[in-house]
Amino acid sequence: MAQPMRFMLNQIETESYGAFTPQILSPLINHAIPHTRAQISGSPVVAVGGGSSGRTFFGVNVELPGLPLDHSIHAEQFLLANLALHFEQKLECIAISTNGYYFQEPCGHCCQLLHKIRDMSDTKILLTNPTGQKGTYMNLSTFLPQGLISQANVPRLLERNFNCIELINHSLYMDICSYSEHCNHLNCRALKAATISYAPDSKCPSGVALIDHRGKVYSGGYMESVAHNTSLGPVQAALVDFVANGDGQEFKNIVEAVLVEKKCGVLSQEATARMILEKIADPDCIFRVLHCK
Ligand SMILES: O=c1ccn([C@H]2C[C@H](O)[C@@H](CO)O2)c(=O)[nH]1
Ligand SMILES: [Zn+2]
Repeated sequence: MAQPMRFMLNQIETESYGAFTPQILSPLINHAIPHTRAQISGSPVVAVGGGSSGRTFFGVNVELPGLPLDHSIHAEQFLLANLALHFEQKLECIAISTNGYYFQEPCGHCCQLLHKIRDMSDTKILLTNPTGQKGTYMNLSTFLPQGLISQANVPRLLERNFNCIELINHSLYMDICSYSEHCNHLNCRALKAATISYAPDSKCPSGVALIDHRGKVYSGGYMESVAHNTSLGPVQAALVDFVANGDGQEFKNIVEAVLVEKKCGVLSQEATARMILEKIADPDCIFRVLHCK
């Protein structure tokens, strides 16, 4: 049984660890490796990020049992969704490792997604020589010197962003609270996740909320990449919350899910969300879609 894992360390804990070096990160990464879910590829990956608030965040790769690997959550994507869960807007440094010894750059897909964060070109990426432990830092711009960015005047990924959406037939959903920060209703959490999701190009925000058999709720919002195929879907974003805060439970313990998205958007997450949940959640999992405008 893996030791319990905390996917966020507060500022005091972060300071007590000290500098962002391979030697200091190595035991933290080794602690996180059993929490990766890489049963298909057999390749665990851990990402660690130092947020500008002084907190440390972790990401692990998550493969979805029985589904093609392109539905997997990369450790870097997990890290980004984890930052979003904690309203962290910027990264000072990032490190990615499969073994706590060798530190590598983010994959090409994730470079594109990371590039969506403001000032990401100043973020230090920790790297080691494959045969040694000596760390060096490089900037994202080394790997992506002139990466594509969408329009200049839209918020960047992780920035406070508020999609003005409203449920259609609002009155039918008795348990939609007028906007509440801490409400734990499944519908409200999915709506809130969609409200703060990131869809600058498609303008199709979406959010998913999941509930486990004990009644705990998890949620996450869509994160659109400029290289669109590498976007993080709303189910995956909610699964990040489930893996980070669900005490290591299996996906089979998910018993109900709600997706909020536009009724007539240029894209829909519904079919993909249904397909993923049918594969990984409780076979009797209830899946509902609430449409917004
Ligand atoms: O930068 C990378 C590259 C791959 N993976 C994951 C995806 C898959 O689960 C496994 C094998 O590719 O590693 C990451 O998490 N980050
Ligand atoms: Zn990646």
